[in-house]
Amino acid sequence: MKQLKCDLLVIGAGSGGLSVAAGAAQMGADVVLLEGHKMGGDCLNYGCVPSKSLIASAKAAYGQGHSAGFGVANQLPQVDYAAVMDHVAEVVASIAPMDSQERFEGFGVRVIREFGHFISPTQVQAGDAIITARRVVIATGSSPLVPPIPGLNTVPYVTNETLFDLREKPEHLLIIGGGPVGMEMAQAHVRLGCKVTVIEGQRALGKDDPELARVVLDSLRDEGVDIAEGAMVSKIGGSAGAIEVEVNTGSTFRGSHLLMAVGRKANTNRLNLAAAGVETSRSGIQVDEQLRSSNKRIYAIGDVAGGMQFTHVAGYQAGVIIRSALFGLPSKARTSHIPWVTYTDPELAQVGLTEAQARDIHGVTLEVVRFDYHHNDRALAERKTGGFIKVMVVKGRPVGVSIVGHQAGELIGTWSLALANGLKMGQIAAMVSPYPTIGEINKRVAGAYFSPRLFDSQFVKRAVRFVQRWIP
Ligand SMILES: Cc1cc2nc3c(=O)[nH]c(=O)nc-3n(C[C@H](O)[C@H](O)[C@H](O)COP(=O)(O)OP(=O)(O)OC[C@H]3O[C@@H](n4cnc5c(N)ncnc54)[C@H](O)[C@@H]3O)c2cc1C
Ligand SMILES: NC(=O)c1ccc[n+]([C@@H]2O[C@H](COP(=O)([O-])OP(=O)(O)OC[C@H]3O[C@@H](n4cnc5c(N)ncnc54)[C@H](O)[C@@H]3O)[C@@H](O)[C@H]2O)c1
Repeated sequence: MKQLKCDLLVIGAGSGGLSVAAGAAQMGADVVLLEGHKMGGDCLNYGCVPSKSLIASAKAAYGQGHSAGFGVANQLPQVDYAAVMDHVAEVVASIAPMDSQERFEGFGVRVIREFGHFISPTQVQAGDAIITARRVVIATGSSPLVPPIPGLNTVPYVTNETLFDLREKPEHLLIIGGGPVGMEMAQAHVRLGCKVTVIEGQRALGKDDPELARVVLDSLRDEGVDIAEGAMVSKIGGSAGAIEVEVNTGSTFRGSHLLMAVGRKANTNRLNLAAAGVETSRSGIQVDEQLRSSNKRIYAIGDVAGGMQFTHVAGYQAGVIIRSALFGLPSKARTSHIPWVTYTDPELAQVGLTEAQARDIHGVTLEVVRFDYHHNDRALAERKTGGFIKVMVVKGRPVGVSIVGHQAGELIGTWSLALANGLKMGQIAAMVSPYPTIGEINKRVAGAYFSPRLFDSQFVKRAVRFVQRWIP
């Protein structure tokens, strides 16, 4: 056995692990990084990158079929599904060098391509190496949850790990789960010419404000996605190409292919966490506000820590623990300014509290201001007028923002900045947005907060009349 010593051992080379390893090594720490499978983890290989690339193909196809409103005749898109998947693979390959072993070795990181497991509270074995580290970061991510639904093991199905390997277009894709994976892939596939049925046990896009989720669901239904809500799957049967999904309401859905998108399970099984005294809960490794596990020398970040499961969260958490693990400074992870976006068309974006959460916490002190896309000139020019922004304001400061509409994901960044820094609505209103941009929506909603205060105020009117009498 090889014995290695280091300052920081990072387990998992996905969004979280790579960010920690790159930052720590470039700041002078001696870092070992373990990866048992593909460098780049889920986001690059099976998640964000392939899904957004597929969505881009679907958008191109949809554009061809919906250009008449712009004076350009509609065309029936000729979709070559295998070529679409080639595009997806090309995009993944073009980003892969950023996450490669060579690049990280260039930063001075020792990369070991093995799965690691704890053999003591400070030691991890990976292949023929035993690594003793001052601090360990577990960033092993999550895997698709495949629940033990009766009959599921008798039919072929795909998850996010195998969907992008398909070469033949599914004739009728059944998707179990109406979360972000299910809804993004449903719209992409209906636009690529598949028949799509989403089977959701509760409410589709259930983690988002229902008023905004409804706009997305209506849009998907208009495009032809069949969405069954309150339909918990109880049994699966049939055979390859003719799959049958039974739900608790008694209905049966039939399709040619099946995508399981019912959530994630934390990757803890290979780690032998008991040897390190690291405790877990149902959602993953238990961590405190500083992202330390029950063994204070071991941190957990990203999906394996069971909180918000997004690439930018893993990256943000990496920054939090670098401060604490490298400099010994206290550093807490916050969630109030973390945005998330579902990349359907229209997009759905949220940061901070939803209206219902804000009402629960702030009661009558809450003010909700709104602005509709159809008042935005650029949205009119682009024929993207569906959607709105809602800002939850308490004592002049935003505490949450929900946006549904064109480029909602681009708009939400401003509000993450506002929440991260405790900005006031006046500071958003002071921004000058170039005309005509979708981004003006952010300024206009801040304006909507102040207009009644300015235009409906008898005090302001009296003040103006008084001043006008006296100025030359
Ligand atoms: C279809 C889909 C689409 C998504 N789209 C988005 C999106 O648009 N935006 C967004 O922000 N998020 C998105 N996500 C979520 C995002 O992919 C994850 O939140 C992110 O990848 C988590 O990063 P991570 O570092 O925690 O884990 P991962 O990126 O999964 O990396 C973990 C790595 O650890 C390795 N590993 C596991 N166990 C061990 C071990 N014992 N030893 C060594 N290595 C190990 C794994 O092989 C893996 O490479 C999407 C997810 C899915 C499934
Ligand atoms: N745009 C993005 O940032 C993005 C995109 C995709 C995924 N993700 C991340 O990946 C995570 C996982 O996404 P997901 O969509 O797989 O999970 P999810 O937990 O968000 O949604 C799964 C859905 O499946 C339903 N479900 C569970 N069991 C069922 C059953 N037996 N029958 C019918 N429905 C059932 C649940 O009610 C839930 O609505 C997300 O929470 C998110 O963090 C992010």
